[in-house]
Amino acid sequence: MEVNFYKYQGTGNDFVMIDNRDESFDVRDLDLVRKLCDRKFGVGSDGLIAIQLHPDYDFEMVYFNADGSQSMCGNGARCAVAFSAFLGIIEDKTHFLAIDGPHDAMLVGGQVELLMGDVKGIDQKLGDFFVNTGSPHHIRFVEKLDVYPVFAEGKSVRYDSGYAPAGTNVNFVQGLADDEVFVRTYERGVEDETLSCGTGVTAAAIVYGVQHNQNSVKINTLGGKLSVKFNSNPDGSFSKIWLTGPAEQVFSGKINI
Ligand SMILES: N[C@@H](CCC[C@H](N)C(=O)O)C(=O)O
Repeated sequence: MEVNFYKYQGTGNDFVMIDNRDESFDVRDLDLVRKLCDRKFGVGSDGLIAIQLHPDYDFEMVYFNADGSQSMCGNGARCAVAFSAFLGIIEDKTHFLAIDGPHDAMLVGGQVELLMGDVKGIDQKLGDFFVNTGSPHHIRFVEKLDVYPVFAEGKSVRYDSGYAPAGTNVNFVQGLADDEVFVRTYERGVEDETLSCGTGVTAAAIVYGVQHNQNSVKINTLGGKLSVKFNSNPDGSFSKIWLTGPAEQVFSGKINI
């Protein structure tokens, strides 16, 4: 079969994007999703996003990890907003639906500002921290993150029995200043380190920001720079969480698969 696609990246987290307003792409065909994401036999990406029509929203983002599993994707959502603007579905503001609920977003000078879902709080887990930002994220603070064994340590925490059966994404965080961190992430569903993870850096920024009394944190990833700002609430929850960063179209094409 022939599939028309676009390829996007948000700080190096890369996605096959499908304009599925006509529902010609069967989102139940997980073998097809996996094949398209395969870096040797398909287009190659960390995930796949289908943009679909929804009666109550500008669009619905249907996200899959490269292995066909589903969760919320922050970088993918930023790319979905840029793609929807490219398709003419939205202008510079949008209200859309993702797997974790409704989101607002704005396109501002080449950056996409995305309102994340509220976060219930920060938990302690396996001697580190855990935050759910629409996807589950383990947060560990380390030194010398540039040479840290992210794949080996990430895989070990991801498959720890304390997170079974769903597993978790694992973020390693090094503080650079009171309001700046370097983050590397092992992603569940990709089963590898990715160059950036939007829900992961959001979780890292919240934990680090609370520790350093900041509500705005600059993020460095291997794939580029992001920023996160948030409100801390008296009950330990967090709201008005904005994730901001670039989202770019890389190429488009047709694949016979
Ligand atoms: N890359 C994403 C996170 C995608 C979901 C995650 N792998 C999971 O399964 O929990 C992001 O930018 O947030």
